[in-house]
Amino acid sequence: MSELFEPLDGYDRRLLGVPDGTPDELVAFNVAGVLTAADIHVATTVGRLGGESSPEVLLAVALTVRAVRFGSVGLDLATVADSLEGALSVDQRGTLPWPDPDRWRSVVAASPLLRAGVVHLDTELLHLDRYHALEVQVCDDLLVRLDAEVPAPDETLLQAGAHRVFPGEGYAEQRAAAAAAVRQPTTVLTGGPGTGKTTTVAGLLVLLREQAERRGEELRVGLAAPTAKAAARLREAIEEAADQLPVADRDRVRGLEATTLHRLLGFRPDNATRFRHHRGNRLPHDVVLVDETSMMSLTMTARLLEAVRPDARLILVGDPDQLASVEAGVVLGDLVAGLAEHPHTPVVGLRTVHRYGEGIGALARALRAGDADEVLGVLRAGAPGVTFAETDDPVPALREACTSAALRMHAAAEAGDAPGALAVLEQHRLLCAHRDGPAGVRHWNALVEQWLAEATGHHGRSGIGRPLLVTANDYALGVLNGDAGVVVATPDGPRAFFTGGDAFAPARLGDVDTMYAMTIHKAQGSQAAEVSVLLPPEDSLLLTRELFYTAVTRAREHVRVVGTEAAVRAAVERRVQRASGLRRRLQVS
Ligand SMILES: Nc1ncnc2c1ncn2[C@@H]1O[C@H](COP(=O)(O)OP(=O)(O)OP(=O)(O)O)[C@@H](O)[C@H]1O
Repeated sequence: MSELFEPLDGYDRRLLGVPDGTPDELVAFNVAGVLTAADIHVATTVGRLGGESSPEVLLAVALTVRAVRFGSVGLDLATVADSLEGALSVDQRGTLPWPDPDRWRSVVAASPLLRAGVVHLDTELLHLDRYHALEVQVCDDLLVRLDAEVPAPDETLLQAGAHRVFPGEGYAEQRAAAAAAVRQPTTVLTGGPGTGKTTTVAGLLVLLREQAERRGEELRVGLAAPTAKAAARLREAIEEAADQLPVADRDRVRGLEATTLHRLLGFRPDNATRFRHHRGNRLPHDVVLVDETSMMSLTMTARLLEAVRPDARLILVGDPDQLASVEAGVVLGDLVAGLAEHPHTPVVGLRTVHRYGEGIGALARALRAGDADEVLGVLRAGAPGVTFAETDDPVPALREACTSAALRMHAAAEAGDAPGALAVLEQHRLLCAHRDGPAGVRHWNALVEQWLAEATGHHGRSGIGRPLLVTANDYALGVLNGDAGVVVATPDGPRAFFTGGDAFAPARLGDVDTMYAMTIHKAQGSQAAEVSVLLPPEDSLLLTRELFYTAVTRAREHVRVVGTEAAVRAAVERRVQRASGLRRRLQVS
């Protein structure tokens, strides 16, 4: 998503829908591609209903509506001009009629819209009522949970269990984290990739189940993640982690199902943001554990917190340095920063990396620290697991890796070897920041298709060997947004095979893309052995530290970064800017 829109032509609906009589100030922001007609429409309607006609206030409301579209929960009147001017083209800079920040704040503070509760001005941000209410609710529910009493564990049993499940010095960090989570009602378990979060979760579930057994109770466990793909991965990862546990403990975690947050909370076809479980009809589980919570929006967090029983344990797991949710909020980051100093802080961090060779781990660390020189140093050092193709011409750097993976997939698919073709999907992945343009997924999918055609001599479009990415849930077929598959030759004709064994005639699949390349956003929550990251030019506004970090950490064994020094520096230095009041609200409460 780019910060601004460029009107397609004079008939673009983002321009034409601006209501008659709109103040010139707002029209100027519309023509510059900052405010869409829809943003302005909401602001002028709210103004008309609430008795407000000041252009400055209407501008603030329209920019707040816009901010939510870009993932912020509210609008910072003091900084919005600076941050948006940076997104404008050079000839547009300095031409927009920004109000003076101090005057703006006082005009907004005196607005009848505030008195009417349509908007709120606190924690330095202007909030629409809906997001203000969500933020206050999340803060209140969390703070109540932090002070809640849970049955004290049997400490002797806990100590013995923790040393059995997490033996020796090598597991000390995880042992302490799991023991803390058994003692407290709410835990936020954070750590980068390979820091042993899943191992900790599996061991923690063993400890909780053992405690429940001692009390003669059943333990109902609900496992969830924000996306179907992440939920499937959580289930698999816990099964794998179970294999490492002492034999007698394995059955305590085996066979657990994981689901999406939407399904856990009880999806309602009549309402996209309300669920069957809520404050008046709580979830039945004694333990609710949510993975990949960096992707959890403010709205889902509010719905989750109101649905979990006050006496149930809530465990939120994630990596706060990754990209945040597609929808508004930066909840995990806010929880970590906002609750770090709380006397009953639920935040437990894992820092030791257990999986990676030094290369990827060092790169991830340098990125987290935001040290561009260090990032470049690691990239150029040629450490095992890291390759840097320092170039502004990515084709030679990527052609070999992409073509060889595509050829292997094609050969397996032609031979009818579905598991072999699917395995190639897990071996190499090309990640792009953009969908469109020369550094975008569409362009690179087409390029790889062309290279494959040149290499095989098959210019026909049989589709055999085409990797697929499902882009929308199809509950009838049982394929979910983010599922990956390959078209394989079978005696009955081409069939699209997915991990898990499902196979369909390709024509039955509705929303699918080719997946030689995929966006970094789509790749969040999945990994491959080797990942090639194509950095866009340094002036791309999508290029941020969070995006780069998320891309690099998708690699299990080898990451290849393709781009210029300027692009690497821009990526490290540009942060995702999301205004949110939750962090501050938690700090001052
Ligand atoms: N204390 C430890 N000592 C040695 N190896 C460990 C330890 N903890 C975990 N591992 C191993 O390190 C690898 C990564 O662990 P795990 O999958 O639990 O990490 P993770 O944080 O969940 O990773 P990701 O988020 O990337 O899935 C696994 O192979 C696991 O068996």
